[in-house]
Amino acid sequence: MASGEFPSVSLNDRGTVAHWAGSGCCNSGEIHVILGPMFAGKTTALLRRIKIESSNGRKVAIIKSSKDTRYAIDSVVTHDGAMYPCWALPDLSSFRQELGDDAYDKLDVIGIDEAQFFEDLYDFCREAADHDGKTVILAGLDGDYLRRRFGSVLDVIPIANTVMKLTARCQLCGKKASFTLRKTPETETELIGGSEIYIPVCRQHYLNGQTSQAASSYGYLRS
Ligand SMILES: Nc1ncnc2c1ncn2[C@@H]1O[C@H](COP(=O)(O)OP(=O)(O)O)[C@@H](O)[C@H]1O
Ligand SMILES: Cc1cn([C@H]2C[C@H](O)[C@@H](COP(=O)(O)O)O2)c(=O)[nH]c1=O
Repeated sequence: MASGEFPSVSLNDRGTVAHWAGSGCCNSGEIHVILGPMFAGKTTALLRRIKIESSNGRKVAIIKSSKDTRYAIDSVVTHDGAMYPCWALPDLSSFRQELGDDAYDKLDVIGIDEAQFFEDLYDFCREAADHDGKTVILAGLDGDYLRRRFGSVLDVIPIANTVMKLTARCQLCGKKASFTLRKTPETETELIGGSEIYIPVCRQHYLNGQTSQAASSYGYLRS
């Protein structure tokens, strides 16, 4: 199986193998989760999968959080400039209404980028896959800059068909990077930005970075 493809079989609720090839067999939906730190290629992977689904004749739509205004308002944009038109919404529950019932019913595949910003992620994914038979592919940060769970991305894992955690390159040594380090002193969880605020790092450089940040803020408080 080529990377970026999903397995073509899954177990049905009797434990036997049910084949699917994107044909909507048994109206069974699916959920696929793409995780990782910033700059790991999550949006790139999401776009690749959406384009494959679209070229297979399936009707697709992508949603991103309207909080993410970094590169474009109505497009999903990767850090290296690839773009795809999308619905920029404050929450997922407004998607069906914005799109209209008819268009929603005809949709086969829903992509969600910046999934960590949607509070209603779990309910939306479960309803779309279990009830409406949609294939949902979501990309998001599993952890924030302090490596705490981010939003409800991790809550979706028990209802997902597949989960993939990508890595970036550590900006400080070139090894695989699984974490995101914030370079600036802000402490709010949600802080929209790119390489001016964040770098991808390996475990060692994450720990070094946290230590040096703590030391500098201690120095700042004392001065
Ligand atoms: N430190 C970095 N700063 C800016 N761009 C980067 C950095 N590291 C990797 N990239 C670029 O970002 C691309 C991945 O972008 P994207 O798919 O938007 O990642 P993600 O959605 O995981 O943040 C990589 O293919 C690479 O070209
Ligand atoms: C680590 C971290 C990130 N964010 C923000 C910064 C960006 O706007 C997005 C992540 O975008 P990407 O497509 O994964 O590069 O999330 C945040 O708000 N808080 C954090 O701790």
